[in-house]
Amino acid sequence: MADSIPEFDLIVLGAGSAGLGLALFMTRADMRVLLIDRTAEDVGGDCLNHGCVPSKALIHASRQVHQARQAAQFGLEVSGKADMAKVMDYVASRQAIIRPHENPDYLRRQGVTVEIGQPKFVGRHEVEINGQTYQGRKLVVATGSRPRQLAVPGAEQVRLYDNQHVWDLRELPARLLVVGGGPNGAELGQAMQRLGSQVTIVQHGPRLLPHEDASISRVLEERLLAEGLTLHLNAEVTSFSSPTHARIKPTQGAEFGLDFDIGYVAIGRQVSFEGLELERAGVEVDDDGHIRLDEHLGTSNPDIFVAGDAANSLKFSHGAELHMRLLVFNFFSPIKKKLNYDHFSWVTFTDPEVAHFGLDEPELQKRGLRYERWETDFADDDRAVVDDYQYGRLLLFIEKNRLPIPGQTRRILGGAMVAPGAGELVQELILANSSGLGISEIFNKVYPYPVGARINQKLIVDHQEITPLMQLGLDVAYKLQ
Ligand SMILES: Cc1cc2nc3c(=O)[nH]c(=O)nc-3n(C[C@H](O)[C@H](O)[C@H](O)COP(=O)(O)OP(=O)(O)OC[C@H]3O[C@@H](n4cnc5c(N)ncnc54)[C@H](O)[C@@H]3O)c2cc1C
Ligand SMILES: NC(=O)c1ccc[n+]([C@@H]2O[C@H](COP(=O)([O-])OP(=O)(O)OC[C@H]3O[C@@H](n4cnc5c(N)ncnc54)[C@H](O)[C@@H]3O)[C@@H](O)[C@H]2O)c1
Repeated sequence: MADSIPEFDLIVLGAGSAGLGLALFMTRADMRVLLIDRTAEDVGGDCLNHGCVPSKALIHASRQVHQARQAAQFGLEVSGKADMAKVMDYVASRQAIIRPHENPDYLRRQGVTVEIGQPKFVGRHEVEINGQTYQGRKLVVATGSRPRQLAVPGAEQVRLYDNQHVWDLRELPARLLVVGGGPNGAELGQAMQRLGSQVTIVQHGPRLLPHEDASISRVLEERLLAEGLTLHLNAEVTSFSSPTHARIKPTQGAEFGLDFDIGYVAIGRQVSFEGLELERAGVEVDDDGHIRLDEHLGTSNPDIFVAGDAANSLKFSHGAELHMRLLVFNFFSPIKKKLNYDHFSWVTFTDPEVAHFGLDEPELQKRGLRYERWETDFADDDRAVVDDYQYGRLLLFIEKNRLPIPGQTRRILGGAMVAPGAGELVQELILANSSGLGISEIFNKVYPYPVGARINQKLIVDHQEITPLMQLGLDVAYKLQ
């Protein structure tokens, strides 16, 4: 019977950012690939259906509304609230543009075998779906993650949304309670405030975006407060006493009540491998339900790997891309690359955007690396002056060499920026960081005036020291001419 089982070079479970990329690349490399997802509508994963794409389209719509209001200072008055149904139609229309390249029919036309249903492992290389068993030489679990639920008393009576269903809203809530102040809560909270809701964010920790340096988060917090959001930091929702009333407990101080209309839960993600029967494939899971992984994204079964959110490390669409590239390299190379986030970057698409790249300060300290912390606000940056974002902030961690030898490279080990368009402005810093270029490459550039990226050079120029020895050399050289 065994020879009647269809055989594939690769079986991928989950057709999100990680699974799609892997399946398409491996098919182009002439491998036989089987890609599995639960429903046809799920293909594209969270990024297309419930995450990056709809959230960024919502942010775009809210920015238009916000900018229209900002024009009041030039005498152009606009009033009223946004039409939520039209906003969500716009969101859906953006997804519809991408979906033709992320659906089963398209993938089949590219040569990928696609099966829709609930898969389970039935052996070390075998997966069963819809009553049929398939065998894979290698298999990848790319089943993503799902939103963590807010488990507090009374939650069942509240209109609580998360990123799975918030895109179904057709009416703007007058008062929105956002629980969680990570990238998801901050992005959506600001967008809804700009559309006309009164938004309150309740965040566990002492600041928004806890993965950022405190100086960077503070700028964002100030901007959100200026736009009228209410922030309760170091606080948590302890219960709901009615469908529109939450009890909130600050770490210090007395519990208080908050009235709202709907809630948005953005308290992180959890992975789940329910129904996959990983044990039948010899894939070990730890006590927290996470697959035990080695540094190559390999599991306890040498032919089964994990990619994307399912790996339970940094959860980004381009994190899934990093995993996919690593796996593809290792599938074909006798020398195996290890997973490495040293040059990883991300952007939170609030306004101002928050960009983050390379090693942050806790990591530099943990590794005992020698570095200097260079930072500046944008008060004296001409582009920030004319475009009204002098509140921006840039932070760089610069390698500190042991001996001050003139001309030696000082690498940019990491950094962050908060400013409008920060995600684009830091791209040259990310290139320098990821390709080992030094600050002199930024220093030596001549930037068109007044591009926003000149701030990168300004921070470096501000730290250029002329030592007494260099001064002496300059004096001699000048007099010799
Ligand atoms: C609101 C929000 C905004 C975001 N914005 C950004 C952003 O701007 N930039 C960014 O880089 N990242 C962003 N992310 C993160 C990004 O969406 C995820 O990191 C990315 O989608 C992970 O890709 P993945 O392939 O691992 O998982 P997913 O995209 O979730 O795909 C997993 C797939 O597996 C399928 N699946 C699950 N279980 C099974 C099963 N048992 N059998 C078969 N198939 C299964 C699912 O149906 C799904 O299609 C955002 C996330 C959220 C929540
Ligand atoms: N622009 C982007 O790239 C982008 C945007 C949105 C989401 N994402 C990704 O999606 C994933 C989910 O985002 P997220 O913001 O939900 O997750 P997160 O884990 O990054 O942040 C969740 C936040 O909620 C807080 N929190 C947890 N429990 C809480 C509680 N009970 N009450 C109040 N606060 C609580 C945490 O302190 C944390 O700051 C993340 O991995 C993120 O990287 C990325």
